[in-house]
Amino acid sequence: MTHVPDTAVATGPVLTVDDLGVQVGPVHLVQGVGFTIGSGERVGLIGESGSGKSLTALALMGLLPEGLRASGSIRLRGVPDDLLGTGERRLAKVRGRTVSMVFQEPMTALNPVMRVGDQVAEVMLLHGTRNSRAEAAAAAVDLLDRVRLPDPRAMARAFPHQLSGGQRQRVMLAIALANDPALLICDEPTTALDVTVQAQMLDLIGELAAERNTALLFITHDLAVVATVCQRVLVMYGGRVVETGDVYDVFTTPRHRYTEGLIAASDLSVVDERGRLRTIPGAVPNGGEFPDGCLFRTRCPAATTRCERTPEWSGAPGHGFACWHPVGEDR
Ligand SMILES: Nc1ncnc2c1ncn2[C@@H]1O[C@H](COP(=O)(O)OP(=O)(O)OP(=O)(O)O)[C@@H](O)[C@H]1O
Repeated sequence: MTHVPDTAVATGPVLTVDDLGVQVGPVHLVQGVGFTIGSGERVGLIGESGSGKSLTALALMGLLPEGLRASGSIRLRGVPDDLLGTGERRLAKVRGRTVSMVFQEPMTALNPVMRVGDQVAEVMLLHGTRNSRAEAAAAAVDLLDRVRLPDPRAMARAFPHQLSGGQRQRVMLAIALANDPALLICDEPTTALDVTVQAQMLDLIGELAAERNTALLFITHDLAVVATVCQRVLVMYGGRVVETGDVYDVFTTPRHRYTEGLIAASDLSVVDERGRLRTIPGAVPNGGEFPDGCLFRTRCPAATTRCERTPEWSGAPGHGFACWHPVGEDR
């Protein structure tokens, strides 16, 4: 299986990813990933740590670390060339304009010695969406207001270290939305924040995306976040998409044994006989140390010898999975 079929979206996809792979030397860290995101659609990408979520996002942004190589195809609506194979100069024109990203730790992405307002204004000037410095500065204050920062004029003059973690993350969101991108990628944008700030930030992302019809790819290992923000979900394990579908369908009737395990592990009401939270047995292997066939088989309660072969993609067009012994089917 190299391509994951997906639901076509009437307006035509904003993002079309086909057979995406990421390799370090001979080791496949991401493999055969394919999906589309429609205009204004909000898609969650979930999986345990090490399942390949961040590498997928970085490949989409053309920001893979040195030594890692991407293959396959990544197409954005309105961009004539495949992003894979596009040179850095042209990619820089797409990044921050058609697609932008909010990372987990804003302090590393913000310039510590530049005023916040100037950083927001700069991305607009860089991409020519505002004509003058004065226009960009006014638009920056406006954006800081839209991400609900208090006293946006004063905020614009502040340096990042003068802001709280939650405020810095709002600034990152303002920068990401400055040029009204068609697609916003969020990689664990609220993980470092405390719970109440986290909830406000999620509401804000959802609201602003809906207001501007911005498509969202939302990466998290928190299933509750996906249920709040997203309409559709992709489940990754071992660098592959193992299940995809409507959030409600996947969370209420998961078919892949891995998804079933993730859901059980995230349900705080489920404890085992010793009163411990249930977790998926075993740990995610390191890249290159997965078994042949179904990558999950060494941790799967339903595995048989059949699982030594790579599972074919099956299910309905809107809800697909790659499992030989799906939940609800007798072995
Ligand atoms: N620069 C790199 N060189 C080699 N291996 C890497 C590199 N970056 C990531 N990996 C490996 O690739 C796999 C996928 O990593 P990735 O960061 O995409 O996972 P993730 O699902 O985003 O996890 P997390 O939730 O912890 O961010 C892991 O096995 C990781 O160790």
